[in-house]
Amino acid sequence: MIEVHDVRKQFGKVQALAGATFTAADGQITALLGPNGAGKTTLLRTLVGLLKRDHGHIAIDGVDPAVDPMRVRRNIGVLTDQFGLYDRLSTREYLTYFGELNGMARPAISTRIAEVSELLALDDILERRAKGFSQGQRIKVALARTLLHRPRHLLLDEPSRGLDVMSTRALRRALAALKADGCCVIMATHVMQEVIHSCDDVIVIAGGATVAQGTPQALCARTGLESLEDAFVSLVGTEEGIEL
Ligand SMILES: Nc1ncnc2c1ncn2[C@@H]1O[C@H](COP(=O)(O)OP(=O)(O)OP(=O)(O)O)[C@@H](O)[C@H]1O
Repeated sequence: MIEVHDVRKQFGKVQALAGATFTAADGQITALLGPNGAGKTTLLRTLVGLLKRDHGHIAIDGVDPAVDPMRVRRNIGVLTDQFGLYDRLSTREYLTYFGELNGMARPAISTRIAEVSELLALDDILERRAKGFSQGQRIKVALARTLLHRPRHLLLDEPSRGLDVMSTRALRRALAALKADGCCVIMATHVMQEVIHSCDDVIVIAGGATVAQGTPQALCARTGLESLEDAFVSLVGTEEGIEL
């Protein structure tokens, strides 16, 4: 479980987070929805201890990432906008390297590579070097790395960007498997279809603060609107940040 209370973060004069408060439960996919510049990426980076918050409280299964970032990172997988692939390594070599960094034994790594490869349909690029990979292929390999050590928590920053229909389906399958496994997943996205299809709970963030949290149905009911897209626009007061 991820608990966040009144988290604030300032970069110079920019107040990137101005009171983010929410809880993300285990066994659920929680969407983080907000217009451009709302503070989603800053929030995800703060959750994993990559950024130091100025104020507020964060607990990942009871552990504060500012106090014990290494313990938090052992149990968390993070997909950011920096995929960090190595051009000279094949997908298998890359995943093996990260498995070893996470303390996994070679046989366990091989088994797990086969599993994530099937889940994300990586077969055709497993033995290829990353140089020349398309955007979608890069995201899939980065996502495979994120899932490899079976983290209990996952933070995904726009995982569906650049994915074709087959890869989007592979992502959905992966999310459903993680959910069934009891993982706590937070997914920042602009894509309403992904929220409607995959997410149980939605956090709406604007101006660095949480403006609402609830199921897509609860957010529609709260705003008296029929579609999640209309509810989102009503809650944040702008159409910016939506992809259908
Ligand atoms: N390192 C930084 N230095 C200065 N300002 C920053 C930094 N990182 C983020 N910001 C600012 O903080 C605010 C929140 O940015 P953030 O990237 O968290 O938003 P976001 O919701 O992820 O946006 P998007 O949907 O466009 O990716 C923005 O105004 C951004 O310009």
